[in-house]
Amino acid sequence: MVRVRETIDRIGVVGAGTMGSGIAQVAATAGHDVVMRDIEPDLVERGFDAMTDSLERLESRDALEDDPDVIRERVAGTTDLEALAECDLVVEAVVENLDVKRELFADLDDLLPEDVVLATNTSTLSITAIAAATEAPERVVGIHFMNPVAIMEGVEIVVGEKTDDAVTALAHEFAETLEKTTWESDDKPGFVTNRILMPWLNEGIRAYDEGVASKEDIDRGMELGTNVPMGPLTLADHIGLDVCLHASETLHEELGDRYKPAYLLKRKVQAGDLGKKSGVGFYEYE
Ligand SMILES: NC(=O)c1ccc[n+]([C@@H]2O[C@H](COP(=O)([O-])OP(=O)(O)OC[C@H]3O[C@@H](n4cnc5c(N)ncnc54)[C@H](O)[C@@H]3O)[C@@H](O)[C@H]2O)c1
Repeated sequence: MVRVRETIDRIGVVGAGTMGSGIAQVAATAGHDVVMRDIEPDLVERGFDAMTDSLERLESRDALEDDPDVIRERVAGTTDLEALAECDLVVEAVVENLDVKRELFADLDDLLPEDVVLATNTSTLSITAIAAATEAPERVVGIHFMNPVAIMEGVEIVVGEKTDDAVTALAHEFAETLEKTTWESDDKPGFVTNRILMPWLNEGIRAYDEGVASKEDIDRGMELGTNVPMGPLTLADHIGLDVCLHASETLHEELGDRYKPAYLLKRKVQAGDLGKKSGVGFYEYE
């Protein structure tokens, strides 16, 4: 068993995008000091803006114990990787690209003492392949937060080929300190969630493209008929059609034809209709 730190105070978050800013926010809300790093100052600022918006929304619903300003002040923004050197645990949430993540993990491995756990928030990439870029793959684990991080209760802990049991246990404990509930997956493509979600989304898109029902009826049918909170076309729009396509392509490559992305998903992404974030996906947004 590797030795991991008993006390986890300071959290490093690499990437200040949708997920990184959310992870920094929930860690700070739980009382941790956080260092959030992106590659450009304006990207760090964008992360703080997203955090401020989310904290204000939570505050207006009386969902915060501390003042939003107090929570925000627990987070230090930086573009300097070395600023993470004093962290007790680091969560990576940079772009979903294996080469970028491997290069970053090699740098984190050099920078951080060996009792610091290095976690990745990847949705579909192999934890084992990311860990192999380090000298100590036993300290690398998947902590897969869901979007939006502040709202979603679940966190998937993903165990790589060489992840040590003490590291897996610490990942569960850390997520629980953020008031999340965890489950565990082996490091197989898509883990539990995306392996099952992506074919479901693609089948919803195909059903629409093949004229089985209107998009509204497909969504309503799945909501009322199977008790899910959002039908596949609405959920795909929320996730981002480009994100869905990228995840489906990775799974298709690893698991074969049953994961083939729907034709209409590709065409929508080619047309620049990426869902809620671009204003148009299967539906239109204000
Ligand atoms: N968006 C989702 O719904 C979702 C859900 C679960 C997991 N994920 C995973 O989380 C990760 C991040 O996704 P996102 O949606 O937040 O992406 P995003 O594009 O919003 O943010 C990624 C950020 O990483 C930054 N970045 C790139 N290289 C960097 C580096 N070397 N150091 C520091 N920052 C760097 C980019 O500048 C960008 O700000 C991906 O692995 C993704 O698969 C995403």
